[in-house]
Amino acid sequence: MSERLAAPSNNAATDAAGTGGVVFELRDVGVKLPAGPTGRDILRQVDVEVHAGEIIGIIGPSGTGKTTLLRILSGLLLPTTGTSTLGGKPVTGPSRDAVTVFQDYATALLPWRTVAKNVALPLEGRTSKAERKERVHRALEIVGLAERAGEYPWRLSGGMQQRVQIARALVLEPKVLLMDEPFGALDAITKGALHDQLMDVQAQTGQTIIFITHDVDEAVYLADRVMVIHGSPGSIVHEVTTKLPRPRDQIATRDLPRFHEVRHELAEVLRYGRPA
Ligand SMILES: Nc1ncnc2c1ncn2[C@@H]1O[C@H](COP(=O)(O)OP(=O)(O)OP(=O)(O)O)[C@@H](O)[C@H]1O
Repeated sequence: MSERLAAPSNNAATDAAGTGGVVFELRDVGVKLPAGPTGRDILRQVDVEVHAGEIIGIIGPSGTGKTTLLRILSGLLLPTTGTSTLGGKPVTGPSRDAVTVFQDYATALLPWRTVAKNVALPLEGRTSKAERKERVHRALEIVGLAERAGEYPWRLSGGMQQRVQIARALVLEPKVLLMDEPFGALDAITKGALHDQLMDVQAQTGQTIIFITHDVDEAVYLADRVMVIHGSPGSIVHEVTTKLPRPRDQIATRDLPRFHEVRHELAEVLRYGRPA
């Protein structure tokens, strides 16, 4: 079963992020790049509503504007038209409430700093040393790397390095984790392990997670809702609520008829730009 986007909420101004209310609300967002009269329309009429604690997957063909949408959500880019709010407040720039994890963990981590010092980086100058130590330890525990705190990132596997990057985002205790193809560079087994770890993190922290992927199976396995961006300019042409039970299981969940149904529906939309 599929459904269109939820109707606009009229209580976004009072629903704070993290209370089960609306976290992100994009209304009629359009983006032209580069900014100015020579710009090209990249996104058009994008309406998105994300609720606290949801895991949202974004998929779509290459160049349709997925990263651009994530940049709008992170506040790194402002919409040309329309509005974007986080926790009911207009997004005017990057915020510690919505932190991005990138695909390229190797260049995201500083090789001359230990794992703990990499994770501590966003807190430097902002907290006492004692608080920093405590928060870094907690973030590393959540991703299962507390015992590797004193090592250098280049001595860890790719999957572990990506977990360090996730810990560095978690240390800020953001309301939303934005992830741009976070597992794209990893092998299938490491990817599967990280999927489950990410869902454990989400179950522990209640965080809202919005991720981009090119992998339909990954989107269905992880997400509560999957949005498809298509076209040029890109817009959200379809949305599916996965309705798969949690906790998910790499074998049992992927064997469910519902998993296959959702995957089929998304594959059709990716091919035709709409359900066949
Ligand atoms: N700063 C910019 N100036 C001009 N055009 C840009 C800029 N950033 C992105 N674009 C264009 O916007 C379009 C969408 O790019 P975006 O990276 O958002 O797509 P995507 O769906 O994430 O692609 P992919 O799946 O290949 O990563 C592309 O055509 C790209 O060339």
